[in-house]
Amino acid sequence: MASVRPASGGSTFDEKKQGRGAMTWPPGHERRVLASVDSTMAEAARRSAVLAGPEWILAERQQAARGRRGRTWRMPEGNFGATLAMPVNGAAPVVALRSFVAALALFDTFVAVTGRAEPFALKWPNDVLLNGGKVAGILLETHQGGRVLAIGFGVNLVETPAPGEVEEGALAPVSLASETGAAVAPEVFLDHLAAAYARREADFRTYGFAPVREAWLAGAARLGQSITARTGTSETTGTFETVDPSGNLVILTSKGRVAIAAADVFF
Ligand SMILES: O=C(O)CCCC[C@@H]1SC[C@@H]2NC(=O)N[C@@H]21
Repeated sequence: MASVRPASGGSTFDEKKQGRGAMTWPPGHERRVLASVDSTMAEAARRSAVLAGPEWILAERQQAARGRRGRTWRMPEGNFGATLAMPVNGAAPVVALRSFVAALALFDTFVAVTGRAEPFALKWPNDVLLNGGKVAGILLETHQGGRVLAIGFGVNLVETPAPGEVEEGALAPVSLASETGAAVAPEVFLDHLAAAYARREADFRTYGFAPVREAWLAGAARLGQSITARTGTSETTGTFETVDPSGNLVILTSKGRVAIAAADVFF
Protein backbone atom coordinates (compact mmCIF):
# COMPACT_ATOMS: atom_id res chain seq x y z
CA MET A 1 0.00 0.00 0.00
CA ALA A 2 2.83 2.36 0.80
CA SER A 3 5.58 3.50 -1.50
CA VAL A 4 8.65 4.41 0.53
CA ARG A 5 10.86 7.26 -0.59
CA PRO A 6 14.34 5.76 -0.11
CA ALA A 7 16.14 9.10 0.28
CA SER A 8 14.60 9.82 3.64
CA GLY A 9 13.12 6.53 4.81
CA GLY A 10 14.61 4.54 7.66
CA SER A 11 15.79 5.54 11.06
CA THR A 12 18.98 7.44 10.29
CA PHE A 13 18.71 11.08 11.17
CA ASP A 14 21.32 13.24 9.52
CA GLU A 15 20.08 16.77 9.90
CA LYS A 16 22.86 18.38 7.81
CA LYS A 17 22.28 16.01 4.87
CA GLN A 18 18.52 16.52 5.08
CA GLY A 19 18.91 20.29 5.41
CA ARG A 20 16.68 20.27 8.46
CA GLY A 21 16.84 22.23 11.68
CA ALA A 22 19.11 21.68 14.63
CA MET A 23 16.75 19.76 16.90
CA THR A 24 17.45 16.25 18.09
CA TRP A 25 15.51 13.35 16.65
CA PRO A 26 14.27 11.31 19.64
CA PRO A 27 16.60 8.36 20.24
CA GLY A 28 15.11 4.96 19.49
CA HIS A 29 12.32 6.38 17.31
CA GLU A 30 11.97 5.01 13.81
CA ARG A 31 11.35 7.56 11.02
CA ARG A 32 9.65 6.49 7.81
CA VAL A 33 8.82 8.90 5.00
CA LEU A 34 6.42 7.62 2.37
CA ALA A 35 5.85 9.27 -0.97
CA SER A 36 2.32 7.95 -1.05
CA VAL A 37 0.01 5.82 1.07
CA ASP A 38 -3.69 5.24 1.54
CA SER A 39 -3.59 6.58 5.11
CA THR A 40 -0.78 6.77 7.63
CA MET A 41 -3.32 5.46 10.18
CA ALA A 42 -3.88 2.39 8.00
CA GLU A 43 -0.13 2.01 7.60
CA ALA A 44 0.31 2.22 11.39
CA ALA A 45 -2.35 -0.48 11.79
CA ARG A 46 -0.45 -2.71 9.35
CA ARG A 47 2.82 -2.06 11.21
CA SER A 48 1.35 -2.57 14.66
CA ALA A 49 1.96 -6.33 14.77
CA VAL A 50 5.71 -5.94 14.25
CA LEU A 51 6.31 -2.65 16.03
CA ALA A 52 9.49 -2.75 18.15
CA GLY A 53 9.31 0.84 19.45
CA PRO A 54 7.93 4.27 18.58
CA GLU A 55 7.73 4.87 14.87
CA TRP A 56 6.80 8.02 12.94
CA ILE A 57 5.19 7.52 9.54
CA LEU A 58 5.08 10.64 7.38
CA ALA A 59 3.35 10.66 4.00
CA GLU A 60 3.69 13.24 1.26
CA ARG A 61 0.37 12.10 -0.18
CA GLN A 62 -2.53 10.15 1.30
CA GLN A 63 -5.36 8.86 -0.84
CA ALA A 64 -7.71 7.88 1.97
CA ALA A 65 -6.78 9.95 5.00
CA ARG A 66 -9.39 9.85 7.70
CA GLY A 67 -10.48 12.27 10.39
CA ARG A 68 -12.34 11.89 13.66
CA ARG A 69 -15.74 10.20 13.71
CA GLY A 70 -15.20 8.44 10.39
CA ARG A 71 -14.86 11.66 8.42
CA THR A 72 -12.65 12.05 5.41
CA TRP A 73 -9.54 14.19 5.86
CA ARG A 74 -8.34 15.93 2.75
CA MET A 75 -4.61 16.39 2.49
CA PRO A 76 -3.39 18.50 -0.41
CA GLU A 77 0.31 18.04 -1.18
CA GLY A 78 2.51 20.24 0.98
CA ASN A 79 0.31 19.74 4.02
CA PHE A 80 1.46 17.56 6.88
CA GLY A 81 0.08 14.09 7.52
CA ALA A 82 1.85 11.74 9.88
CA THR A 83 1.14 9.05 12.43
CA LEU A 84 3.13 8.14 15.50
CA ALA A 85 2.70 4.45 16.31
CA MET A 86 4.01 3.39 19.69
CA PRO A 87 3.69 0.58 22.19
CA VAL A 88 1.75 1.64 25.30
CA ASN A 89 0.80 0.17 28.66
CA GLY A 90 -2.12 1.07 30.85
CA ALA A 91 -5.86 1.25 30.86
CA ALA A 92 -7.68 2.63 27.80
CA PRO A 93 -8.80 5.88 29.50
CA VAL A 94 -5.18 6.67 30.44
CA VAL A 95 -3.93 5.81 26.96
CA ALA A 96 -6.58 8.17 25.55
CA LEU A 97 -5.12 11.08 27.52
CA ARG A 98 -2.37 11.06 24.86
CA SER A 99 -4.71 13.23 22.81
CA PHE A 100 -3.83 16.11 25.16
CA VAL A 101 -0.14 15.21 25.05
CA ALA A 102 -0.34 15.25 21.26
CA ALA A 103 -2.18 18.58 21.13
CA LEU A 104 0.44 20.16 23.38
CA ALA A 105 3.22 18.77 21.20
CA LEU A 106 1.55 20.34 18.16
CA PHE A 107 1.23 23.63 20.02
CA ASP A 108 4.95 23.51 20.92
CA THR A 109 5.78 22.77 17.30
CA PHE A 110 3.80 25.72 15.99
CA VAL A 111 5.55 27.98 18.49
CA ALA A 112 8.93 26.56 17.42
CA VAL A 113 8.35 27.10 13.70
CA THR A 114 6.69 30.52 13.93
CA GLY A 115 8.31 31.98 17.05
CA ARG A 116 4.84 33.01 18.23
CA ALA A 117 2.45 31.49 20.74
CA GLU A 118 -0.39 33.99 20.91
CA PRO A 119 -2.24 33.13 17.67
CA PHE A 120 -2.52 29.44 18.65
CA ALA A 121 -5.11 27.83 20.92
CA LEU A 122 -6.31 24.35 21.82
CA LYS A 123 -9.84 23.18 21.23
CA TRP A 124 -11.17 20.20 23.16
CA PRO A 125 -10.68 17.39 22.54
CA ASN A 126 -7.72 17.76 20.23
CA ASP A 127 -7.74 20.44 17.57
CA VAL A 128 -5.27 23.26 17.29
CA LEU A 129 -6.59 26.66 16.28
CA LEU A 130 -4.74 29.49 14.62
CA ASN A 131 -6.35 32.93 14.69
CA GLY A 132 -9.58 31.14 15.60
CA GLY A 133 -9.60 28.73 12.63
CA LYS A 134 -8.69 25.04 12.62
CA VAL A 135 -5.10 24.51 11.53
CA ALA A 136 -4.59 20.95 12.80
CA GLY A 137 -6.45 17.87 13.94
CA ILE A 138 -5.49 14.72 15.79
CA LEU A 139 -6.87 11.20 15.53
CA LEU A 140 -6.21 8.39 18.02
CA GLU A 141 -6.60 4.69 17.32
CA THR A 142 -5.42 1.59 19.16
CA HIS A 143 -4.34 -1.80 17.85
CA GLN A 144 -3.18 -5.15 19.17
CA GLY A 145 -5.73 -5.17 21.95
CA GLY A 146 -4.77 -1.67 23.11
CA ARG A 147 -1.02 -2.36 23.27
CA VAL A 148 -0.22 -0.10 20.31
CA LEU A 149 -1.41 3.49 20.07
CA ALA A 150 -1.51 5.33 16.75
CA ILE A 151 -1.70 9.12 16.89
CA GLY A 152 -2.45 10.79 13.58
CA PHE A 153 -1.57 14.44 13.02
CA GLY A 154 -3.03 16.41 10.14
CA VAL A 155 -1.78 19.97 9.69
CA ASN A 156 -2.79 22.52 7.08
CA LEU A 157 0.70 23.80 6.38
CA VAL A 158 -0.08 25.36 3.01
CA GLU A 159 -3.66 24.63 2.00
CA THR A 160 -7.15 24.22 3.44
CA PRO A 161 -10.11 22.15 2.29
CA ALA A 162 -12.57 24.01 0.07
CA PRO A 163 -15.50 25.59 2.00
CA GLY A 164 -17.93 22.98 0.58
CA GLU A 165 -15.85 20.19 2.12
CA VAL A 166 -16.16 21.54 5.64
CA GLU A 167 -18.89 20.29 7.93
CA GLU A 168 -21.68 22.74 8.67
CA GLY A 169 -21.06 24.69 11.85
CA ALA A 170 -17.43 23.63 12.02
CA LEU A 171 -14.72 26.21 12.45
CA ALA A 172 -13.25 27.52 9.22
CA PRO A 173 -10.02 25.76 8.33
CA VAL A 174 -6.92 27.93 8.02
CA SER A 175 -3.39 27.22 6.87
CA LEU A 176 -0.16 28.06 8.63
CA ALA A 177 1.24 29.71 5.50
CA SER A 178 -1.72 31.98 4.83
CA GLU A 179 -2.14 33.07 8.46
CA THR A 180 1.50 33.52 9.45
CA GLY A 181 3.55 33.53 6.24
CA ALA A 182 5.61 30.63 7.63
CA ALA A 183 6.77 28.21 4.93
CA VAL A 184 7.53 24.94 6.68
CA ALA A 185 8.28 21.71 4.83
CA PRO A 186 6.51 18.61 6.20
CA GLU A 187 9.83 16.90 7.05
CA VAL A 188 10.98 19.93 9.03
CA PHE A 189 7.63 20.06 10.81
CA LEU A 190 8.06 16.36 11.64
CA ASP A 191 11.48 16.94 13.19
CA HIS A 192 10.04 19.57 15.53
CA LEU A 193 6.91 17.56 16.28
CA ALA A 194 8.80 14.34 17.07
CA ALA A 195 11.08 16.19 19.48
CA ALA A 196 8.18 18.06 21.08
CA TYR A 197 6.08 14.91 21.40
CA ALA A 198 8.96 12.99 23.02
CA ARG A 199 9.37 15.76 25.62
CA ARG A 200 5.65 15.91 26.44
CA GLU A 201 5.38 12.11 26.51
CA ALA A 202 8.30 11.88 28.94
CA ASP A 203 6.57 14.39 31.25
CA PHE A 204 3.32 12.44 31.01
CA ARG A 205 5.05 9.16 31.86
CA THR A 206 6.96 10.73 34.75
CA TYR A 207 4.41 13.07 36.32
CA GLY A 208 1.07 11.83 35.02
CA PHE A 209 -1.78 13.87 33.56
CA ALA A 210 -1.75 16.79 36.04
CA PRO A 211 0.97 18.94 34.37
CA VAL A 212 -0.33 18.04 30.91
CA ARG A 213 -3.81 19.11 31.93
CA GLU A 214 -2.51 22.36 33.42
CA ALA A 215 -0.51 23.20 30.29
CA TRP A 216 -3.43 22.27 28.04
CA LEU A 217 -5.82 24.51 30.01
CA ALA A 218 -3.33 27.38 29.77
CA GLY A 219 -3.72 27.23 26.00
CA ALA A 220 -7.42 26.37 25.85
CA ALA A 221 -9.76 28.27 23.54
CA ARG A 222 -13.03 29.62 24.97
CA LEU A 223 -12.34 28.69 28.58
CA GLY A 224 -14.97 30.46 30.74
CA GLN A 225 -17.10 31.17 27.68
CA SER A 226 -20.23 29.65 26.23
CA ILE A 227 -19.78 26.54 24.08
CA THR A 228 -21.95 23.74 22.75
CA ALA A 229 -20.97 20.07 22.88
CA ARG A 230 -22.82 17.71 20.54
CA THR A 231 -22.77 13.95 20.70
CA GLY A 232 -24.77 11.80 18.29
CA THR A 233 -27.72 11.94 20.67
CA SER A 234 -27.49 15.08 22.79
CA GLU A 235 -26.49 18.71 22.84
CA THR A 236 -25.15 20.58 25.87
CA THR A 237 -24.67 24.33 25.97
CA GLY A 238 -23.11 26.21 28.85
CA THR A 239 -19.90 27.69 30.18
CA PHE A 240 -16.71 25.78 29.42
CA GLU A 241 -15.50 25.42 33.00
CA THR A 242 -12.52 23.08 32.76
CA VAL A 243 -11.19 19.71 31.67
CA ASP A 244 -11.32 17.30 34.59
CA PRO A 245 -8.50 14.96 35.73
CA SER A 246 -9.93 12.25 33.46
CA GLY A 247 -9.84 14.50 30.38
CA ASN A 248 -13.62 15.07 30.29
CA LEU A 249 -14.98 18.40 29.10
CA VAL A 250 -16.78 20.09 31.99
CA ILE A 251 -19.63 22.43 31.09
CA LEU A 252 -21.62 24.41 33.61
CA THR A 253 -25.23 24.50 32.44
CA SER A 254 -28.37 26.04 33.94
CA LYS A 255 -29.11 22.56 35.35
CA GLY A 256 -25.68 21.99 36.83
CA ARG A 257 -22.28 20.69 35.88
CA VAL A 258 -21.95 18.14 33.07
CA ALA A 259 -18.79 16.09 32.32
CA ILE A 260 -18.58 14.91 28.72
CA ALA A 261 -16.20 12.18 27.54
CA ALA A 262 -16.69 12.47 23.77
CA ALA A 263 -18.36 15.12 21.63
CA ASP A 264 -17.86 17.70 18.94
CA VAL A 265 -17.56 21.22 20.30
CA PHE A 266 -19.06 24.27 18.60
CA PHE A 267 -18.36 27.88 19.51
O1 LIG B 1 -10.65 14.95 12.26
C1 LIG B 1 -9.56 15.42 12.66
O2 LIG B 1 -9.48 16.59 13.04
C2 LIG B 1 -8.34 14.56 12.71
C3 LIG B 1 -7.61 14.55 11.41
C4 LIG B 1 -6.40 13.64 11.38
C5 LIG B 1 -5.80 13.55 10.02
C6 LIG B 1 -4.49 12.82 10.03
S1 LIG B 1 -3.54 13.03 8.56
C7 LIG B 1 -2.41 11.84 9.13
C8 LIG B 1 -3.22 10.74 9.73
N1 LIG B 1 -3.64 9.80 8.71
C9 LIG B 1 -4.96 9.78 8.57
O3 LIG B 1 -5.58 9.05 7.78
N2 LIG B 1 -5.53 10.66 9.42
C10 LIG B 1 -4.54 11.32 10.24
